[in-house]
Amino acid sequence: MELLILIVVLAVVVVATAGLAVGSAVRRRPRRRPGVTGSGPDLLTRPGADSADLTLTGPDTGAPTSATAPPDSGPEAGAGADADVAQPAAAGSPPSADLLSGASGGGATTAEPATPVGPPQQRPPTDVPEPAAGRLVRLRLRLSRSQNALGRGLLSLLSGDRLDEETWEDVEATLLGADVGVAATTELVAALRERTRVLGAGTPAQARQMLRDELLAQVGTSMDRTLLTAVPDRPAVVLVVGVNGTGKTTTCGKIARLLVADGRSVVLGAADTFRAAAADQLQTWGERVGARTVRGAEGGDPASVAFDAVRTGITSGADTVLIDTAGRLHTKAGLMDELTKIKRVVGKQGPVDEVLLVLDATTGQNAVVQARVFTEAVDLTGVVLTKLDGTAKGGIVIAVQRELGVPVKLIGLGEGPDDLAPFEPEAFVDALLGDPA
Ligand SMILES: Nc1nc2c(ncn2[C@@H]2O[C@H](COP(=O)(O)OP(=O)(O)OP(=O)(O)O)[C@@H](O)[C@H]2O)c(=O)[nH]1
Repeated sequence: MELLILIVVLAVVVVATAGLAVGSAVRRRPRRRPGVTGSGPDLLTRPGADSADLTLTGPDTGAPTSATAPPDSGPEAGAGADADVAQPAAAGSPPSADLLSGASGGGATTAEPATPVGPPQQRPPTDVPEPAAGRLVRLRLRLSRSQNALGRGLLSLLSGDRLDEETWEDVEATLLGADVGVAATTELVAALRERTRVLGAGTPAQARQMLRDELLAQVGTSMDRTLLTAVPDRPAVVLVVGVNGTGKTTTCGKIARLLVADGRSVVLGAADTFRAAAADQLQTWGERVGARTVRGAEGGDPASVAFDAVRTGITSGADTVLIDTAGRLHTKAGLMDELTKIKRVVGKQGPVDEVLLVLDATTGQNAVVQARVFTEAVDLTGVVLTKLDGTAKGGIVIAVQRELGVPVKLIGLGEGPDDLAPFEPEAFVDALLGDPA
């Protein structure tokens, strides 16, 4: 019995000793966090680690916030049936500057986003437009660089010793070559001949002044070139038309950018349902500047999208609705019918305040032909002449205005987002003439 008790005591002692040894071995082993291998510094939590910045601004981190508008029934042809409203990821209201009216004052100030959507870390960056003053100086310089060959050519002819028939023919050819058009060229040459009949062109400074006066008379200083983008109690509606590739979508984006920069809220209507890429392009502009985009299915009814864009503008209390239209259809008649219908359907909710025809200045007299066709379909209120940076033939401004009887309101001077300027007759003519010698 005593022997049995001794064996039990010994067994207990052996088991207890073994347990202590195992416990101390376990405590000495380093603890490993699940999923973490190695023992370097923790990059996810290190203060100032790059990963935090990437979360805020990286292109892949913020899911685009888009909402589908509730289906509705429009006035005709299923209007409003299938348009989507893509919310801007962030509506920035950066600088306040009267860019569209051509005022050259104002500077950029960065302000809080007007309608932030989603938590801050999901917000992609909203562009801040270039301040008005610097922008206009830069654009006037660009205009001058592309255009002053015309003025220099004319000045060298008029400043010559003799103003004979050959010189006048050269003046005429120079004006025609700059796309001024036959009627305006005839008038200009007649006016210049009359002024130089007795005394000649005078000094180079006098010749320059004479040419400036006559060109300015042709360009016109009395037309109202303001863009109607704000009206009381409802959004102003701007319809943008023109053939494909002239720069309609880009112009819509540039205008939206200027308006948002001026603190206004903008809705974009992607009524170019002919090409899905056109709607994508417009939506990208919208997201960049902080404007909603209303779009429909590819091949859907453009009038329906335009109708929904205006309604979205009304219900959201927007200041301006900009509607981009298709420039290419199977037939010219089809395109014109479509524009007429868009205008009619949109008109059921209120007037269309601006119908802007976008013309590509590099197409020369072709732009005049296009202008003629579009005036037959819709009453135009203004022209946007794009790509003036790409041609020395600025005389097209004069030809187009004569043809349409509506003013050039804006000019495009590049593909950049800030390359849109108000059309200023004096600055334009000065650009044609270049700096005084
Ligand atoms: N150099 C220059 N390029 C411009 C200007 N405006 C637009 N563009 C370019 O012209 C091309 C066509 O512009 P879009 O805005 O797509 O033309 P669109 O009229 O909407 O064309 P569709 O959608 O096919 O009807 C693009 O590459 C623009 O960047 C401008 O003022 N100067």
